[in-house]
Amino acid sequence: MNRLTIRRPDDWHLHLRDGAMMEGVVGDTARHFGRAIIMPNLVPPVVTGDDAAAYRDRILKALPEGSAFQPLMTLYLTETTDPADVEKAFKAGLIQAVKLYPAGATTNSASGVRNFENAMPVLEKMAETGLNLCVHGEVTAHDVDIFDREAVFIETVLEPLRARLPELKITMEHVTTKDGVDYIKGSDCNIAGSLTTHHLIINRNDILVGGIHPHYYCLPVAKRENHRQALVEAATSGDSRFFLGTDSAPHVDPSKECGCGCAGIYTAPNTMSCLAHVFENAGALDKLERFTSLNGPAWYGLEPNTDTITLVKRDTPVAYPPKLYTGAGMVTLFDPKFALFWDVEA
Ligand SMILES: NC(=O)N[C@@H](CC(=O)O)C(=O)O
Ligand SMILES: [Zn+2]
Ligand SMILES: [Zn+2]
Repeated sequence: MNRLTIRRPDDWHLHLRDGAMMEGVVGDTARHFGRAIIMPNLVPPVVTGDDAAAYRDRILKALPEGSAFQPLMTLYLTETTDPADVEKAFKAGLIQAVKLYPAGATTNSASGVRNFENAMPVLEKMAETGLNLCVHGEVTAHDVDIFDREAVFIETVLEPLRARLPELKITMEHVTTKDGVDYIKGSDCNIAGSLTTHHLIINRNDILVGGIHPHYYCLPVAKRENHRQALVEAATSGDSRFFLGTDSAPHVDPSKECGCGCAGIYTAPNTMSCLAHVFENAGALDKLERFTSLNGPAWYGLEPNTDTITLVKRDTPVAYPPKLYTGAGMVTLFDPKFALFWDVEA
């Protein structure tokens, strides 16, 4: 097969940042994707309904002329978030989810939750109203190894929370482990998982072998190869509980290539090319549309996009510029380390 037309995809986990960076990157997502769940981890974070409305307006203003791209907004959960404000924003159709960052777990998560008891009133309100909780699922305790933090989160935070609030709908974002995949598969309702493009392609060797490779560093950190294989199996299985959330997370090169490099990988421009390659290799091109365009909207209670995109397999590799020049600085594009022949037809 060398041509594939699918419903226009959506991205269920995206970092657009703000200001000059946002203006530089938003077009890369809007080119291929109909909608995206926009992460609220700005500095300062998007905490209130008013913050989300203002941020959404800035994104819409930065879109290329004629773009129909829709940003789906989220609120950053803090220990002082007001349940009434969250409910109001949800009922007004302004937000699609609330995002839980354990404090200190990842980029710009300092305002996140330390004591879950303090977040319970908001979580109870969300369970009652059917508003989705998106989670960065890693514990932060110093004595828990970074490669175990997702599995320990499932056991010590996620499972107790779900036992306490079974009605709460939870998206486990950027699942990186077989433990995460198995946990979702073994649950009968109210939990789904998003998978990133890069975690379907890299394992921890890509970060650490032959020198330290900061452009493959993200959180949750890529794990062993058997975990990557479990993620590919989940993505290509057609199971409706798994869908694309690229976690495309641009940082300027000086923030990545330094003594304490930021976590985050920029994948927006070549995600669809990478995914077509991964799905073709798995003999599952026929499942790509479910993963990128159908499972996500079904989980979030939305209709799939009505228009389509066409992927074409070229005879020669598609050349993506290795770096994007934004007003904020240079951003390095994810390099899958294999040639990409699949292209999105303009
Ligand atoms: N994924 C990352 O490594 N980084 C994200 C934050 C996040 O999604 O955890 C970022 O904002 O840069
Ligand atoms: Zn995260
Ligand atoms: Zn993210």
